[in-house]
Amino acid sequence: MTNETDQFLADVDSSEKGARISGVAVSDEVMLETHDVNVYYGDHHALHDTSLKFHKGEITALIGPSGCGKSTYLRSLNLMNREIKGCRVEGEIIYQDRNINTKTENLYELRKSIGMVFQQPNPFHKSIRENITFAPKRHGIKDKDTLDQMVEESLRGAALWDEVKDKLDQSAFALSGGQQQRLCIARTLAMHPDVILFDEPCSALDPISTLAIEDLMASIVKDRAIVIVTHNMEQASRVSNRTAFFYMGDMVEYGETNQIFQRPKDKRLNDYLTGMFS
Ligand SMILES: Nc1ncnc2c1ncn2[C@@H]1O[C@H](COP(=O)(O)OP(=O)(O)OP(=O)(O)O)[C@@H](O)[C@H]1O
Repeated sequence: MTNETDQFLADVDSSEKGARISGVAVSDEVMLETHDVNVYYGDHHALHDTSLKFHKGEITALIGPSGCGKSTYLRSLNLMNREIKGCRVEGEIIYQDRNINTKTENLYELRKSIGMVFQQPNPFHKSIRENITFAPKRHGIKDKDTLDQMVEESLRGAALWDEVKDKLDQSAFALSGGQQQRLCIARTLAMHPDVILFDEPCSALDPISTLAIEDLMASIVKDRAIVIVTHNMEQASRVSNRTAFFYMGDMVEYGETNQIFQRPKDKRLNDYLTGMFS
């Protein structure tokens, strides 16, 4: 790492990171929950009887070794697995007091409320501005002032406004990887989601961009629930309030992040945290 990076990390350590309330639960209000969710890819039973609750104002980390079902579970939360041929999701996913795991659920509307940010930044091949306005326009918003306001609010919310305000009509692909990821978060924020699902959002990013995304998550979680899949144990313990550990398709242990990392109950979790397998 460069001296500049070290300095940045030190600055973040002494300022923004201190503002994060991680490691412990902060809320009883449930935004989304699942009851006995099972996921099958054809005959392969990839996820077993998973029940979890996601709380307003909290970040929940999903951890576990490769192939244990973290992303499969995450994708079930906004019915994204429907896009995968041969994939079947059973069980209840409760959002706003109703089970959304039904054939009649309006996926387009649902994903406004339960947004998703992927591993690789995936901006549209459009300008920075159009990345934000694309979905609102499809929802019928045409007024230029309203759209301009949405662009500014979303980019400010994603801590990107100051960096891009003078080049809103340039291609999103002119941005760095970290900026593209923040643009994708801004695009999601424009829909005012109640829940945001993050699937390894920093794995393609450098340490500075990673910390920027972590700080961003902390700043936008207040009015919503965030769920993050991460392989990075330090990241999980830095950012999350609660953690769920998955192993071979089972959700094995769930609790406040401090308990999970400092006093794991299940031997498999303890072995995982001590690096006996990865
Ligand atoms: N599209 C798919 N088609 C068939 N099987 C799949 C598909 N996606 C995942 N699986 C299988 O489901 C199981 C769980 O995979 P999943 O990607 O959810 O695990 P993960 O914990 O997120 O892994 P990783 O950390 O490597 O991303 C694995 O056995 C995997 O091979």
